Parts: sequence; C-alpha cells; structure tokens
Amino acid sequence: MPKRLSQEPQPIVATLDDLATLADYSLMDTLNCDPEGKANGADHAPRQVFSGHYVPVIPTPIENPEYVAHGKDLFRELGFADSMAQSGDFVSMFSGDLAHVPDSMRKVGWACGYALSIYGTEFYQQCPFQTGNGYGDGRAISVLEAVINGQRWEMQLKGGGRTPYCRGADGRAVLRSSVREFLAQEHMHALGVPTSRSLSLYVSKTEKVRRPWYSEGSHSMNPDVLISEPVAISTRVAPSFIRVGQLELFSRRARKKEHPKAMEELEKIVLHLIDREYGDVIDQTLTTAEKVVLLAREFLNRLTSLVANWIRVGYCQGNFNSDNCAAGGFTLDYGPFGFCDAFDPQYQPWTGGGRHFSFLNQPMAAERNFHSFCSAVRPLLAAHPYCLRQLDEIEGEFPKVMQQQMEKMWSAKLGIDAFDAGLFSELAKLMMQTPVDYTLFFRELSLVPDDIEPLKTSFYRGRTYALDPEGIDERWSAWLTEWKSLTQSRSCDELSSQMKLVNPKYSLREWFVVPAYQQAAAGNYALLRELQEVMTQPYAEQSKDVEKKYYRLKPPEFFDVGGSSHYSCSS
Ligand SMILES: Nc1ncnc2c1ncn2[C@@H]1O[C@H](COP(=O)(O)OP(=O)(O)OP(=O)(O)O)[C@@H](O)[C@H]1O
Ligand SMILES: [Mg+2]
Repeated sequence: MPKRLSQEPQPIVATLDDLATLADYSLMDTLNCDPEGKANGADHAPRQVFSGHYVPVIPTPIENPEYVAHGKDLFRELGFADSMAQSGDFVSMFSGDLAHVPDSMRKVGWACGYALSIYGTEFYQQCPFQTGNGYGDGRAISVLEAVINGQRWEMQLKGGGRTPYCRGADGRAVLRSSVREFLAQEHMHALGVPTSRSLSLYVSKTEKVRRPWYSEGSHSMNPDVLISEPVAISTRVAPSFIRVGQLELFSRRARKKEHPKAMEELEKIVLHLIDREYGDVIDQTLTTAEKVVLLAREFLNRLTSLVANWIRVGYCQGNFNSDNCAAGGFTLDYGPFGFCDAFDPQYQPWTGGGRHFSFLNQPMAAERNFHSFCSAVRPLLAAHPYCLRQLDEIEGEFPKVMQQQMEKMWSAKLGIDAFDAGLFSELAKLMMQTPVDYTLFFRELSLVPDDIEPLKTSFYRGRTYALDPEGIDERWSAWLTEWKSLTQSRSCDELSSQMKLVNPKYSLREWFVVPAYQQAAAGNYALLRELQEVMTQPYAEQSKDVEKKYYRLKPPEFFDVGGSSHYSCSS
C-alpha cells in the first residue's frame, strides 16, 4: 500500500490570504469568554477577571515594524514560503496590527488568566488585587489558530501590548529578550527538546521602552542602570499554551466555589488541553475521569522526559514555576534561562531563582509542578474514588519515573547500555572539581579518545584542579579506562556516531547571544542570523570557521558578568 499522504506535495502557504483559509478559532468558539470582557477587544487596563477562560484583546501594534528574522525550519515544516515573513500584510499582523487581516481572520486576539505556584506553593501576592484574578498573559496575546497539514497550531504574540493581566506594566518585550527567546526556541527544537516554536520576530524602528539592566562589564548582581531598548514582537507557536498554572486557576475557583460555573470551567479547560495536546493518546470516548487519569500518566512521562532532556543539553529554565510549565509537556517561557558552560549542578543564571530552580534541581522543581498539576485536576475525580486512587499512585510515582529518565539520559550521553552508579558518581565529581565545559566535554568524549588529552580541551582548570592537576588527571585517566571497559561491545565508530546524536557540538551560550542582540539593537542582524544558522544544526560538525568561533571554552572575561552570566530579570 503506497503511503499516499507523505508523497503528496506539501501545501504552500505563500500569502496571508492562504494562511487565512486555514484559520480555525476553536479555542474562542469552544471555551468561555470572560462575560465582562469587551467583545471588541478594547480591554487593556489592569482589572480583575472573575470567570471565563479568555479575554478578547486587540494587540497594540509596535510602531514602524522591521523584519528581524523568521523561524526558517518552522516555515519549512508548515509549508510556508520564506518570502511571506517579509510581506507587508504578514509583517503587520505579526507585529500586532490585526486591523487589516483577511476576512476569515479575526481582528481580535485573546489573553488568558493563570495562577501561580512557586515550587508547589500557591501564591496570590503577584496579583495586584491579591486575589489571583489579575494574573495571566500580561503581554502574550494569541492572534490565530490554524489547522495546517492536519495539525492545529496556536500563534501567540509576545510583547503585543497590555492586557487586563498586565498588572500596570507596559505589555511590551524588548528586542534583547525577544532575540533570546527567538533563538532559543529554534535551538531547542533542533536539539530534539520539545518546545514552543519561533514563527517570527519584528522590531520597532522607533518605539523604545526603559528597562533596568547592567552597565557594560558590570559585575553587579542586580541591574545598575536604566536603559532604553527597542520594543519587539516575537510570535511563538504551539498546539496550545495551556500552563499548569492555568489549570490551577480554575481549580482554585472550583475549590472555593467562587462562582456557579467554576467546576464546569475547570472541566472544559482540562478537556481542551487533552484535545490540543493529548488527542493522539487519549481516547475521545472515555469519561472525563478516565481521561484525567490518562492525562496525568502521560504528562508524568512527558514532563520527566522533558526535564531529563534539559539536563542532557545543559539547559536551565531558571524560573520553573507552575505558570511557566506548559501542560503539554514542552518548554515554555524563555525568560531567565541559560545554557551552562562550566558544569555546576547549581548553575542558575537567574539571581532570583536560588537553588530551587538550579540546573540539577530541575527534576525536583518539576516534581513540585507535577504536584500542582495533580492538585489542580483532582476536583474532577471527586465522585470517582477509584480514579482518585490512580491519580495518587501516579503522583507518587514521580520520583521513580524521573530517576529512570535521568539514568536513561546519562547512559545515552555516555554511550552505555545500563546506568552505572559508580562510573557516574566519579564522573560528576570530576566534572565539578575540574570543572569541565559541559558541552565540550561530552562532545570530546563522543569522539572516543584514546587518552584524556582531547578531553582536556574542555577543562576550565579551577581552584581544586590547580591544587593537584596531576592527581585529577590520573583520576580522569582511570575514569576513562573504566568507561572504555563498559563500551567495548560496540565499535568506536558506532559508539561515536551514536553519542554524537545526543551530545550536541554547539549550544546557545549567553556570551554568543549578547553581541547578537547588541548588534541587532543597532540594526545589524548578521550575527543573529549566523547564530540562528549554527544553532539550528547543533549536532552537525559544521565548518572549521564555525568550530573556531562557537566550539570553545568561555573566555575568562565573560565570567561573573551581569546580563551575561547572571541576570535579575530578563524581560
Ligand atoms: N512588560 C510586561 N507587561 C505586562 N506583563 C508582563 C510584562 N512582563 C512580564 N509580564 C507578565 O508577568 C508575568 C511573569 O512574567 P514572566 O517573565 O514569567 O513571563 P513572560 O516572559 O512575559 O511570559 P511567558 O510566560 O508568557 O513566556 C507573566 O504573567 C507576564 O505576562
Ligand atoms: Mg512566564
């Protein structure tokens, strides 16, 4: 039987009119609109939103938009023509101007409320009304849902202006944070880590906002200057943007019986999530209670796998609260994130994140978010004691499943069939004490070296190393010998090519990104585009020039620099 579907040419979406024919606003049509929301979307002032799943909001376009970049890989996957990213009507729409979109598109977007739990504890303080009713998409506005090649995508502007959830802030994103998020999303996808995707990035040629930031070369922990930065709108794309915090918002309302439809709204948002993110694994015909149990099981698998993948590629989310935890199990909100250079289990670029959200504590942070998730869906099982017991069991399994995922991931990075606790424990100590550059080390190991000399190109040679370099080198040699004895079953070539598929050669280190957004702010996008090119093929060897520039230790002058090694805010 020929595979007809894959042989058919992909439809090409070459114009906004083509895209308009694929529009399908099912979220707006099936979920509840805030009854107090103005249907015309002229709702921009901070206020309490007491019920409903979304508020209609017209985005505020940025002034004089200029094309910066588009997600070339995503365009290809969606069958979009590259030229569309620079066509006038596409630029207008995705820089926030919905006034002139084709007839089958809507001139109003939508923003959603969500709740916040930090490390599993419910918070209300971040809401200006202290009720939780004013917290949510403060600057993220979805503008389109489209079904493309049988897959539904929601397209969301970030920095599209104020919404009722803006909490008095400006609703804008600056070019700096938009460049970071734009590049990181496509890099993560290329690394094979589930993520929201980057569609487009436009900057304003004239509109600026002020943000606290770091002066050049500052070593301060907190920003020490106010700078004026160009505003930008990046559009991100995912099957949905439902966060764990969103389920929590409706669950809290149901728990407190805040309004007669609260439980119904909780059920609707959970079913929406299942439909958007889990439609292929959860049977439509099941009861809600049965679906919720399957949802919890599948989310457990996705979340644990996601976090293991983050650690595999050296990524630290930085602020893994429940409102930054996508219920579809992918990476969302590239705020104070970072890719580590020197291996440090406590690596955390965000000065406000503490150890809670640090690199190797992410499994624990994920467990807390999973707890928030289970608490949020539990009211839907109140009348089903058997399902409740199943949910409790699934929640209790988190540590075990997470551990399995981590061991699987470390084994893959090391090219061994079964996790070896002794081998790993000595490796972790050596990686810390030396310390090694995380990306360089695993890539060099992937070349299956005869001795430790090639591995030494990944050594930062810190204080502990300097005290006894010979001793540490000897331990490395012993470790390498033991590692080799565990990988003997495969030929060097086979082992190497397998390991290179899980150990990237290139990662989006912050000191690469800083000059790219600095040049972009001056109107020069060459470096940004180069980084996009390099970081969307992170496992490929690439050219010698690329290797020289991007496959190297972080230079000493880039350590402890405010705005690069650490940041107190990122928006
Ligand atoms: N400039 C701003 N104007 C209005 N709201 C903002 C602004 N910056 C952040 N927020 C809101 O503050 C909250 C916390 O910010 P956080 O940095 O987690 O999110 P974000 O990066 O804006 O968004 P997201 O989680 O949607 O990627 C979010 O609800 C966000 O919408
Ligand atoms: Mg956020």
